[in-house]
Amino acid sequence: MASSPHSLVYPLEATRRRVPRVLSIAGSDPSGGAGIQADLKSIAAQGGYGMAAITALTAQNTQGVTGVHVPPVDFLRQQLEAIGNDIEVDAVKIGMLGDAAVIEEVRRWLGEVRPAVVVLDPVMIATSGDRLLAESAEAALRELLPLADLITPNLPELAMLLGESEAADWDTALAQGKRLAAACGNTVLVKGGHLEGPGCPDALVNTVGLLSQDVVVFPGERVDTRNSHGTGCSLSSAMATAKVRLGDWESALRVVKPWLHGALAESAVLEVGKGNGPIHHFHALDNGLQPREFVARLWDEARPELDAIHALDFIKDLQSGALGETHFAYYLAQDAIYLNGYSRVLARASALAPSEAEQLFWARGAQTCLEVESELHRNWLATRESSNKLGPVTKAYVDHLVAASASGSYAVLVAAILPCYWLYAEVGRQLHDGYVESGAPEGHPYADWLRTYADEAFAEATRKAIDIIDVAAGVASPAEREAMLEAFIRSCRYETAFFDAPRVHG
Ligand SMILES: Nc1ncnc2c1ncn2[C@@H]1O[C@H](COP(=O)(O)OP(=O)(O)OP(=O)(O)O)[C@@H](O)[C@H]1O
Ligand SMILES: Cc1ncc(CO)c(N)n1
Repeated sequence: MASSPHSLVYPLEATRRRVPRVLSIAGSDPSGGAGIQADLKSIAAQGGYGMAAITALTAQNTQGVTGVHVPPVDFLRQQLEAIGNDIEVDAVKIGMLGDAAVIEEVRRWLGEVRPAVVVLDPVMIATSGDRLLAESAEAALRELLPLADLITPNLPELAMLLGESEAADWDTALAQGKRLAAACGNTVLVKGGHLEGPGCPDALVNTVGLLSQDVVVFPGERVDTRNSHGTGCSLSSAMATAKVRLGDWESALRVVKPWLHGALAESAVLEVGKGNGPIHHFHALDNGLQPREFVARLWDEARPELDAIHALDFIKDLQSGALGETHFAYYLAQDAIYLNGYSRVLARASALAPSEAEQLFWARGAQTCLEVESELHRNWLATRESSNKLGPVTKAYVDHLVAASASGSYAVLVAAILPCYWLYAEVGRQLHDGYVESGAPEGHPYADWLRTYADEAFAEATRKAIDIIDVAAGVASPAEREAMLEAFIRSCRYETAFFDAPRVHG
């Protein structure tokens, strides 16, 4: 049998769009939680391109609606024509309509320009109890229902559209959903937001076979929050967007429901208003890290290493002056070798840096390392007996840093780099403080060396490096952050081993 391209099991022509162009025809909520403001955020959060034709202006906040202004309906027509004359609309979400004239205009528009996906949220009364649709327009709204593909009433709206009383339990709600779907010939999203109890289910209901079953239930946990302002608006516009991307309502709700759950669960961070606050549409962009939180975690890891360093004979003897000259010379020689490798690693960080300021910071660090290396040779090693052979700890430490610089992750590299600044600065500060507290004795054999630790420029560079790592962690993925932590801890251990190396290998 000859096969025509139309009989392909998998249609090759693109029926889905990567970035759906989604129009919201709805009212404005200046407080940003509901209406077109919520729609635009939801559409964007679902990967769409949002547009908005405004039916009505409300004056409202998280506590209630204080005013509604419906502009002349001609101007709604002008907005819709401006969009229609220029832009292809993949999906439309219809929200607050205000009055019968607006409904009539939208009905006319739907007859002319029928986007492939039409979601109707039959907004009548706001969460606060304020009317958003004139009572006289309820019949007109009922007549608009069959023009939608998906209707998303809450329980009071569902009851009102059917002329029944509000469902008090889920089974009654589903039965009502079936009656509405049968009457309108489309799919109804029955929402459990207004139910009592720990669960918050939703269901897709369609009795004419457009779903895998008449009723597809999506169970869900109820989030314990009063920040539910605009959940209905957000759900309907997210569904319109996800339908275009994913192809069917079930797939769309499978993605949208967990997203909405997260937006409710994370709503407290927004701190918007005194009443029923908005949901956090972009919660997935927020990694939950407060400024300084990541570096505080790093410091928790570094603290035991700092204690271990201060317990080393090398450090105690350097402080007291009892340190053997051979061990000091071994340390200086290894430090010079280390600084050369470290400089190259800093240069790599400079090359990977996301901004010119950070590029310059690491480049300056790389230069300073070479200057200090040269200074060590000129002033400290020239007069001492020491080997310039690469020691095992120095090699392992530099190898670790080079591996981090080859990881491809700037964040991981700078986390590996940090302990050499941070631990060294802390050890140096304590050694210098100890020296000053003991009266800065001129006769101390390491007085000149201990004085080098009082370098404010190095302390300042350390603070800057810590800031850079904190910001890098803020934009890193969870897996990358774990790798940062691991690279940091490893470098801390090498810092300790480095101070102990003169005793073990010197
Ligand atoms: N506390 C909650 N926890 C989890 N999901 C919720 C909660 N409240 C509402 N939802 C979900 O939010 C969506 C909207 O449900 P709801 O029945 O509250 O609609 P609505 O009354 O139209 O919303 P709005 O508050 O914007 O008027 C549904 O998917 C519902 O399951
Ligand atoms: C503009 C507008 N549309 C819809 C709702 C329903 O939440 C609201 N509160 N405000």
